[in-house]
Amino acid sequence: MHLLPLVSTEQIRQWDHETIHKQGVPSLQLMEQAALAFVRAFQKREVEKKGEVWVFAGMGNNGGDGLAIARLLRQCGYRVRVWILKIKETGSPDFETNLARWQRMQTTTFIRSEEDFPAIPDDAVVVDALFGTGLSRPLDGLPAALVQHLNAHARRIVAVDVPSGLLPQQLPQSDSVVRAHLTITFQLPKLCFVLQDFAPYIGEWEVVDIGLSPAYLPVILKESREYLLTAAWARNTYKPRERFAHKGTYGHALLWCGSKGKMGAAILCARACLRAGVGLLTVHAPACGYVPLQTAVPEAMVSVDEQEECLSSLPDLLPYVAIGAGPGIGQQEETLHALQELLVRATCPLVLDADALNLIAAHPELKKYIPVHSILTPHPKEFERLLGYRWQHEFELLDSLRAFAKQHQVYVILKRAYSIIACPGGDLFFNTAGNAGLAKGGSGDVLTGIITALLAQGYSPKEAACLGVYWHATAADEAVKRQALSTLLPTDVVESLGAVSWIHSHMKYV
Ligand SMILES: NC(=O)C1=CN([C@@H]2O[C@H](COP(=O)(O)OP(=O)(O)OC[C@H]3O[C@@H](n4cnc5c(N)ncnc54)[C@H](OP(=O)(O)O)[C@@H]3O)[C@@H](O)[C@H]2O)[C@@H](O)CC1
Ligand SMILES: [K+]
Repeated sequence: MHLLPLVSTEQIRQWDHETIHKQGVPSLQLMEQAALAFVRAFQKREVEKKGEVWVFAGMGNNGGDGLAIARLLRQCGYRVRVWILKIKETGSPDFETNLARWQRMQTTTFIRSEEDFPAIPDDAVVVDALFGTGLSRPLDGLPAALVQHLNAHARRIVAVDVPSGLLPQQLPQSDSVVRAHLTITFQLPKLCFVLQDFAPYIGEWEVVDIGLSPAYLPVILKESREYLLTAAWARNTYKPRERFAHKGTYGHALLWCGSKGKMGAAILCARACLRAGVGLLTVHAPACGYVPLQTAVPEAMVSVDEQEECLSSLPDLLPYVAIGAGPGIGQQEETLHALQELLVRATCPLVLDADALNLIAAHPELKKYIPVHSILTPHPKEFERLLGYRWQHEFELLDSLRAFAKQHQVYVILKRAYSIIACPGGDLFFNTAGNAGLAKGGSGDVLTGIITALLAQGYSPKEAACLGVYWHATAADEAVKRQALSTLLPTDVVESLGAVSWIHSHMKYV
């Protein structure tokens, strides 16, 4: 297990309610725990205490959190000022209690109109505690104007739980949502945190445990259809090498890739496949690839195509338990026919990438031949070609991914920052590991090699797709410790596959 569900605000409010009413934890105590967890995370990030911390609080429980945070930060030695957006006579009970506690230590300033908006010093860190998950409609009037004021003048904003004005189930309306630099959120990440349309508002984000009752977590897990991949999950899923293993234990994979001028893709893919643990590897490549492959990847066997420059045929498919196809193949007519034959004849799930996907997109009649539970690894443009239309926003993208995976009974990996894996049953897995160094030609070839290797070793297609994405991304994070983002090469990612920290507990023989 150890997957993190990505929740809706409704789910988290329900969990909050269960903890208070069924487990008997007073709401005020929960607020104190939330504030403490926030402050611990804040202290690690905002070490500098030169400037003041300006807390802007609403009058609901998010504002109550803000006041408790203000008090705890003051006790930690920060210089703190509090501003309260006064839009009603009395706030929530826990807000009022925390207001009284704060006012015993220091005064507050109330904002009743735009004239009360303060000029924010450059070195102040703003804590945004105006509205949290209780927001029921987009902001307007004075609250919206205050949000715009903060966005325009605050140099650094740290949001409590969610940026104020954000409705996590709706696309953000740009001018009345806080644009946080950091969001410290409670208990579980919200689905919108992994969606690109929300990124400018959420900034970096961190989840803190506020002590909601673990007894309710299974209910959340059961309801969820969206999950975040984690190191704990990867560690649990990874199968350690067995002491009495031999090369046959870990499968024989076939990579069907390369063409003149693109043999590098085949080489990267093959190297990644071997590093990711396959027992035996054969690369079927055009004749021009024979010498480069034998030289650059001596561990792999090479099956030579009849054509000199592009793929036009298949080897006997019987020996192979997993097949990766597409990197560097080009879109020649001969290759198209051979691809169709591959789709029809393969008896195991395929990993389909790059020009294999482009050929299928250009010849949609091929879709029906894709073996069930194959793994498709399009980047957004390739997925758009496969779909035949462009999604308007992220929620539509999620729907499209789910629908495509279900219709064709395949796994779709949408490759991007925060890659998404869509499963035929409707589940979505999100990966937030990795870095912009992966934005370079060859990265996708490496991913195809890793996933093919995992399939060959007996991982299920779902495990192979998710673990492959996570391993690729964390290897890039490892590799970038010795490189700059701009200098990172896919080769470095391959070389770092064995260095990722989550794998290390499994490095020894069992
Ligand atoms: N979940 C957890 O586990 C825990 C959650 N905690 C915290 O509680 C937060 C949720 O608190 P919450 O429910 O009190 O709601 P919150 O976001 O403060 O706002 C409500 C206020 O806003 C108002 N309002 C609404 N829409 C509006 C609009 N468009 N324009 C103007 N006003 C609007 C609304 O007024 P109403 O509409 O009801 O008249 C009400 O006064 C959560 O994010 C987290 O920080 C922790 O303390 C402990 C554990
Ligand atoms: K907030």
